[in-house]
Amino acid sequence: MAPETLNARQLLVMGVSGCGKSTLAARLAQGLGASLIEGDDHHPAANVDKMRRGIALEDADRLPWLGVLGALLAASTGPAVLTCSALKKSYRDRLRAAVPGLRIVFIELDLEEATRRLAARKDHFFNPRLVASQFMALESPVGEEGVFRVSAMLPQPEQARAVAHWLQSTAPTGAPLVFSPSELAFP
Ligand SMILES: Nc1ncnc2c1ncn2[C@@H]1O[C@H](COP(=O)(O)OP(=O)(O)OP(=O)(O)O)[C@@H](O)[C@H]1O
Ligand SMILES: O=C(O)[C@H](O)[C@@H](O)[C@H](O)[C@H](O)CO
Repeated sequence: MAPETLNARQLLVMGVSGCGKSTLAARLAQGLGASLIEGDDHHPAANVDKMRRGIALEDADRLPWLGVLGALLAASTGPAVLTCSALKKSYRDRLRAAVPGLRIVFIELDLEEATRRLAARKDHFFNPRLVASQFMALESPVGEEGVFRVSAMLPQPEQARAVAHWLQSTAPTGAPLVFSPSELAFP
């Protein structure tokens, strides 16, 4: 996709549970002067309850949630960063339908490190028993248009700088740059 057709205002940060979506998205939102939409905050209570009990979500659980997230992102008046697992291509396509040309940052993590991180995380509804199901559901977005992959193993400031560089280097020409990342904003 040519930079011109990429969305300059909204950004999705995706990946399996524990990859670091919330951490990186918060930093990006701060550095970009964007609002943060935390996907987990919009799961219906029934989804949270399932995940707490160690029952993996299915398409029927996720589709209404994706609808809400797409609508929120599309309605954002200024720049916005959304966190959402967006594990399958059909889920991402739903978000793209709401926000054409959506830019996507994919944080790539392997099962071993995900298992370690989730076991270490104590105050979260996501049941660590579900970690393998996340990888079973995951369809890598690498190769899809508007996608930037970043390793989950990079220190978080380096991740943010890499994303900022990607945003800058693919900024639409001639269009007002709503995301105006600068190295200074990502110390
Ligand atoms: N770049 C990083 N390097 C090492 N650890 C990290 C990094 N980013 C996040 N973490 C740690 O990994 C754990 C998961 O991070 P975080 O909650 O941001 O992931 P998440 O993808 O938002 O997870 P979930 O979707 O389950 O809420 C946290 O303990 C966090 O401190
Ligand atoms: O699609 C899913 O299975 C869910 O969105 C999960 O990924 C969790 O909500 C999230 O990661 C919180 O731990």
